[in-house]
Amino acid sequence: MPYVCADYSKYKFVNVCWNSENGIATVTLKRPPVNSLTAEFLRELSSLLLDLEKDETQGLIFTSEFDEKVFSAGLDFKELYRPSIDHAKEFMSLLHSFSFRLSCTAYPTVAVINGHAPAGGCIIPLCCEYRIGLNNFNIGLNELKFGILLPDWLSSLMIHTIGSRNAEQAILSGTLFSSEHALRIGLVDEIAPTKEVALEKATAFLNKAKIVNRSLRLDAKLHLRRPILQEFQKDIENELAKNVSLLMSDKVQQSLDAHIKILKEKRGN
Ligand SMILES: CCCCC/C=C\C/C=C\CC/C=C/CC(=O)SCCNC(=O)CCNC(=O)[C@H](O)C(C)(C)COP(=O)(O)OP(=O)(O)OC[C@H]1O[C@@H](n2cnc3c(N)ncnc32)[C@H](O)[C@@H]1OP(=O)(O)O
Repeated sequence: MPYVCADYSKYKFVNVCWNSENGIATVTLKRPPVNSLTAEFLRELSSLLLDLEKDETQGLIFTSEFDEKVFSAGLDFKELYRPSIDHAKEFMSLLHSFSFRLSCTAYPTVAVINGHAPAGGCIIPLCCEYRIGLNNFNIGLNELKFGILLPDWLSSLMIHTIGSRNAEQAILSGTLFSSEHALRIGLVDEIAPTKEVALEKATAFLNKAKIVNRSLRLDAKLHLRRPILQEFQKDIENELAKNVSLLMSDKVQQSLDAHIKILKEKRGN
């Protein structure tokens, strides 16, 4: 059985619960108020994946502390509004490297999506091998509605998950899907009535993975995911520069400004 070496209590934005009997780590995202992705959060998540790898984790479950509300609200609007060029570069690089790392972990991965997962909030679930949703949430890549062209690796993850035809329709229409609709198109693999049931289902998926030889399984995973991994590795410098200039563009910055105002008005502040 794996021996836990890392000090998981050092992490600020996640709670890691290690099951020493089965080697499964349940990682609860807890960056208030809505688990939006900042550079600091991404740095922490990347470092966590390395710790889990070193500890020979047998399986990883992601879920959110903000149960029945939000899994992740995507990229952090506030941090990405008028960032310095250095920060924009660092952010895009961290988003890319974390997503790549999560897409090719040696251990199997599941997302228990217990709340909304719009736009960048859908990235963690898409990088995972299996997705279990709860009812009454929205999930999808609606970036085109913000004037954001998806990086190729992200489109590729969506194609891998729901097939080219569904991905084309979903991305071009910028749809956020209800849980039931997400199940129909394969964006989630199962729906569970409660988080507890979802966690049981996630454990059952991870236990099935154990039957297979670990290194053989990793070879097969990397082979099956090759088209995605190639997109991640293709012309990285150019891809990151493209995303940075998109983020810094007037159009995207104006869109961020508008969304921040909408959220403020919603809260009446
Ligand atoms: C963003 C520019 C990217 C440029 C890209 C360039 C290249 C491409 C690279 C990557 C591709 C991937 C791109 C992804 C883009 C994104 O992810 S943009 C973010 C999209 N997310 C959303 O539109 C979600 C917006 N939020 C909501 O709909 C709701 O908040 C919610 C999540 C459904 C929760 O609703 P609820 O009623 O519970 O809470 P509130 O709305 O009252 O919010 C509470 C609190 O949280 C703050 N907040 C919400 N979302 C964000 C966010 N994304 N970033 C930062 N902060 C957020 C909100 O302002 C409230 O704050 P408070 O008033 O201070 O309490």
